Amino acid sequence: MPEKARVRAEAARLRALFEAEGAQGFETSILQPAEVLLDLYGEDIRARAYVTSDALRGEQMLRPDFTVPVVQAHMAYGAEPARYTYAGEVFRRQEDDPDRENEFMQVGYEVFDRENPIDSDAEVFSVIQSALGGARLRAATGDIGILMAAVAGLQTTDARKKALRRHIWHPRRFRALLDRYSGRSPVPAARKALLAAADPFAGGAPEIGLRSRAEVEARIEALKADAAAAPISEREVKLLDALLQVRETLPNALEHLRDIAVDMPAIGKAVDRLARRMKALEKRGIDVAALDFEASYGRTSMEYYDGFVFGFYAEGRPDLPAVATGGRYDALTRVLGQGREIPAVGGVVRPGLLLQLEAGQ
Ligand SMILES: N[C@@H](Cc1c[nH]c[nH+]1)C(=O)O
Repeated sequence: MPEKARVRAEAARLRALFEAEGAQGFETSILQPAEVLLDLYGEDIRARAYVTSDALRGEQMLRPDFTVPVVQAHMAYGAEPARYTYAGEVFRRQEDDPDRENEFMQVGYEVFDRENPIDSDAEVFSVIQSALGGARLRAATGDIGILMAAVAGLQTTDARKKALRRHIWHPRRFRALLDRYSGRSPVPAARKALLAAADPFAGGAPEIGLRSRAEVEARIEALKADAAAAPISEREVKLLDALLQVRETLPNALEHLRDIAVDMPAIGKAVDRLARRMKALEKRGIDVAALDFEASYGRTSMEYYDGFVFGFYAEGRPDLPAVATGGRYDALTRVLGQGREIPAVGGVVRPGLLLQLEAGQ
């Protein structure tokens, strides 16, 4: 790893590039209020944030990123449209891989602009790509909005759609739920017994859990309603599977998705947006014919993404995390906007990784 002073200098260089694109500097505290903000990141980051408590301020965390604080500040007092840049450390616990850093610099570029969100997607991608300079990187792109639209369009209960949507970011649990909802995997014996019991509370087991009796009853009711729901059809599951497996260059992926959309009209609008984004990227000089699109890309990162997602990876270095990542997070502005919202998209570069790659390490 390059020494910190060099990383800081590289961060300053990148930040100056983003300022030259018209972004204003943004600063935020290292300690952030965890109770208000932590849930917005989703499970992965929630498990990896360093949280501590403060008698006066309640739970505090070392900032896991800048996007959430930027959105909070913009929604509170930002003028529109706005472009922000920042450079600073973020902190994430690493439990499985001791070689991954738990504290690293990020330099970001964030766009809050309602004029032409598709073009803002392309702008952020191309500004980040040029900031990465000559490094040999592979770009991956995806679109969480297509997956959300696919789930929203399923012929099933709202409760099931809600559960599937929540687990878009947890591919294995998503799979398990889909298998259960479609009848591909059998109902577990314990669940069957619970639902068949005339009085599930009979049997004398002491009520020792954290949940109240009313909560347990409500859960059993929800499980009963779910058991009565018709299975999601094999046809829909196959279409969803086909969608999740799309992984090719952008123009081919688009064609493939258009085919799927014929049988799955719910994704039609999102696929149209993808087509317009491809044009916008092309207009900005991106070689879209060589750009990868993976429908499942972004399913394990920040849970606030709800549209375009992308990342840049060092070729031949699967051991390294992404050198740059980003995506669209419109819904996050709604959550923090107290009644207001604005289309927003951004990305970050990790200057430490960029230097490491340049040094051929
Ligand atoms: N905050 C994100 C990157 C990002 C910036 N803007 C949008 N996405 C991260 O730390 O992974």
